[in-house]
Amino acid sequence: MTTPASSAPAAVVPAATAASGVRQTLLVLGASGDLTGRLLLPGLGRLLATGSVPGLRLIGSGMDGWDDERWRRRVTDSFGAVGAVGPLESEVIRESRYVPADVTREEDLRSLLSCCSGPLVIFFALPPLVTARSAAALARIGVPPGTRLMLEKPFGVDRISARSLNELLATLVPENQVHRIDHFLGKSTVLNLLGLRFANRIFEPVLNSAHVACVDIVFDETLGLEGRAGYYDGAGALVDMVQSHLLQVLALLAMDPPPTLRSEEVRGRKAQVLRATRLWRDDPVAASRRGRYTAGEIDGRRLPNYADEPGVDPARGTETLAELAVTVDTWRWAGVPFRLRSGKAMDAVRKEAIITFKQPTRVPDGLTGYDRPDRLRIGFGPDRLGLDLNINGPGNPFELEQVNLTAAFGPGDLPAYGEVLRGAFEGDPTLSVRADVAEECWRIVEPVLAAWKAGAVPLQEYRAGSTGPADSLIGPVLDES
Ligand SMILES: NC(=O)C1=CN([C@@H]2O[C@H](COP(=O)(O)OP(=O)(O)OC[C@H]3O[C@@H](n4cnc5c(N)ncnc54)[C@H](OP(=O)(O)O)[C@@H]3O)[C@@H](O)[C@H]2O)C=CC1
Ligand SMILES: O=C1O[C@H](COP(=O)(O)O)[C@@H](O)[C@H](O)[C@H]1O
Repeated sequence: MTTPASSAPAAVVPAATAASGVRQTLLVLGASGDLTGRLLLPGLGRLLATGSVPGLRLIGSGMDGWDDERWRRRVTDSFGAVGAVGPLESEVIRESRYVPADVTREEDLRSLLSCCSGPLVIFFALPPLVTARSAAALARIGVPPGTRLMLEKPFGVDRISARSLNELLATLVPENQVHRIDHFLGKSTVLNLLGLRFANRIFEPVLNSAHVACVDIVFDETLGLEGRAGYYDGAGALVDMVQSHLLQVLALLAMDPPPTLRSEEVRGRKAQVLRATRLWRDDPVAASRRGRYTAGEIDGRRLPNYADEPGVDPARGTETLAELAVTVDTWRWAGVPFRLRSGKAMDAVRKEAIITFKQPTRVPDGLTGYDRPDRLRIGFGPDRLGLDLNINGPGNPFELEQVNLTAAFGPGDLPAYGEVLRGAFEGDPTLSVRADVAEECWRIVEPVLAAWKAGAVPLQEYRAGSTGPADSLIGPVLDES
């Protein structure tokens, strides 16, 4: 074990890889939760199926009184759902264990760590306050040398707690062993942004304030709360999605070209963008909207009022839809609004970044029908690229018509959680969030959280299965499409 918090961090031990053949342990804290079952285990299953993690011991832990059998069933179902049914995966399942524990208690953590062997990866699939308390308890007892920590978003619950957590983690392991997870960074479409932007001559010269009218990043889901009140009701849409995932997408869309894709270059460029990001007109009231769904129906599924969902405390006023307008105050982007939105229980899945270009300087007299701007669309599900252009339509050659050119992005080998797990198993931080960036993202949203807490922005209601509140920052623009 490393010595506890006050002493120097552990020496870096190389990550176990296929090449080293060392058998490592993945310890999942929060093993009975939604994230583990729905995203983490399927991602792990697919990663194992590639054969690049030859020996893995999997230990799940949570407060529920589960036993090994129940946990193995969960792992089997999750692996099976993604076709991860080979001998390697079966062996991992057969040998996996479930250890009930309150992961904020030192004694429980000690006995958990005693079940682990080889290089250790600890995945905190926990609500943020529980993660912080668990990390503090670990800092008191120490972890084996070389341990890598994977921490879910939201990282902390505000800027101060994010900084404290960073400081605490620095006493536990070196920074290159801390993987702050944002699974949007593992989505291949998001990564494809880099290829689209920097491996083509035609886009990059026009991605700036001279040519771009606005950038919208939208992640609307048809999912509702899905039984996650324990975490979600304390977070809400702004913290759950915008403060983390959507700001990461913004950083990739707005960053300057890195000379290489080495982690320090990419992470450095992203950090520059986020340091320059401020609320639109520095006005948290005008720059934000919030809403909460009421009862409704989506694809034949009836959703209750969010406020009536089990575990929800209506007095908290948790939003299920958040919108934010920011500006990236750099030479390239100053004055261009970036509008971010994420909503639950919406009428349709809408997951895309849309770059809307300014009008041409002058459309010649005699060409008619120009009424919509050009747009570049990057879809995050379905994963596709779209370009809306004005061309001469059929019939009258002087009449313009908008056409949509589309191309599918090639699917990645792995789902997002497979990608981020691979990063941690191989000790590559490219897809994880740097310590300062985790704090910077809180700096951007904190004035909005304060304005909402003070009641300065009304909590609007929208029916589940609708397009969201009428008073949207970005709705009308999207509706034109
Ligand atoms: N679900 C998702 O789609 C995604 C979630 N995330 C992130 O993952 C994290 C967890 O979210 P999610 O899985 O949805 O939340 P859940 O509420 O479904 O799961 C949280 C888990 O933590 C466990 N837990 C809470 N306190 C303790 C404790 N003291 N000791 C041991 N276990 C404890 C809970 O056990 P019990 O139920 O027994 O209390 C539960 O298994 C959040 O930070 C979220 O942002 C990130 C991406 C996607
Ligand atoms: O982090 C989260 O992401 C999911 C959406 O991600 P996806 O990969 O499942 O599309 C969101 O539903 C959840 O609320 C949030 O915690």
